[in-house]
Amino acid sequence: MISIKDVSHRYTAKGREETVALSNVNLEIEDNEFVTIIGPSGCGKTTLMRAVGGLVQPTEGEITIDGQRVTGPHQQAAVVFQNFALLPWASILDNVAFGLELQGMGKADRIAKAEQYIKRVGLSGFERKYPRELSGGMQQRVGLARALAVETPILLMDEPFGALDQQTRRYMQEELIQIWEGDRRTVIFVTHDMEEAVLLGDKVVLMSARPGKIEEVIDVDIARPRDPEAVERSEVFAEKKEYLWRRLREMYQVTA
Ligand SMILES: Nc1ncnc2c1ncn2[C@@H]1O[C@H](COP(=O)(O)OP(=O)(O)OP(=O)(O)O)[C@@H](O)[C@H]1O
Repeated sequence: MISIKDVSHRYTAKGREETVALSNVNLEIEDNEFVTIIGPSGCGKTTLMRAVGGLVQPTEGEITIDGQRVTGPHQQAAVVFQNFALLPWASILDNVAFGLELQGMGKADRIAKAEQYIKRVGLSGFERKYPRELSGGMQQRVGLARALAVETPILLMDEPFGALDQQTRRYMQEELIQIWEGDRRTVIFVTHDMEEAVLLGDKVVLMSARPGKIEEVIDVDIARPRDPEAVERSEVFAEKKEYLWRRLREMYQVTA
């Protein structure tokens, strides 16, 4: 379980006013839960996710994973970035195997594991290609395979589909649901998209800006396995989306 207790974070840069990115955030995330985070730009979504990964040290409060306090980068989480963050000079196979090499895995094992995850994201046959030879959607599948391959219990996804066109994004959402339902991990998924938040999440965490805090945690009581098309036609999906939109609109009216 991930436990976020009274976490606040202030960024201080010389000669600049300090920014309160997070204020008194409390949240518990169960093992294998899929949590989406949504909120206005600058409300601290990325900061919260980075804090769980140990990449940001909160100025107050604490985060624990299975009771262990997070004090720096750790092996419990892998990250999928919006801009894919692939190594341009390395093949798809090497990109996916890279994290395994850092873990100290031997060559034959890491090639086998990388091939297994490349297959899982539907990219078999592209192992020897380079990132520039792939479309954006395919590059992000590589990013996903790389994060899955290290087999961490937690996946941190920071607007992973934000740079993709609408159809590709939709396709990737379907694939992610399928992959995750077959191979559950704890997922924290940051998004700007209300439909994406509801379609994917077991819970939607709604944050507000200035200072960044949690407004509400909304349970998405839609059964799994989820068939995205059926979900989108359902009443509960429409209700949750409408509710989120109303809450976000209220926030924009306050901050605009
Ligand atoms: N390294 C930093 N130094 C100073 N301020 C920062 C830094 N990183 C983020 N901030 C500020 O902290 C606040 C929260 O940023 P954060 O990126 O966590 O928000 P976000 O909700 O992910 O934003 P977005 O939706 O635009 O990606 C913002 O006001 C941002 O400008």
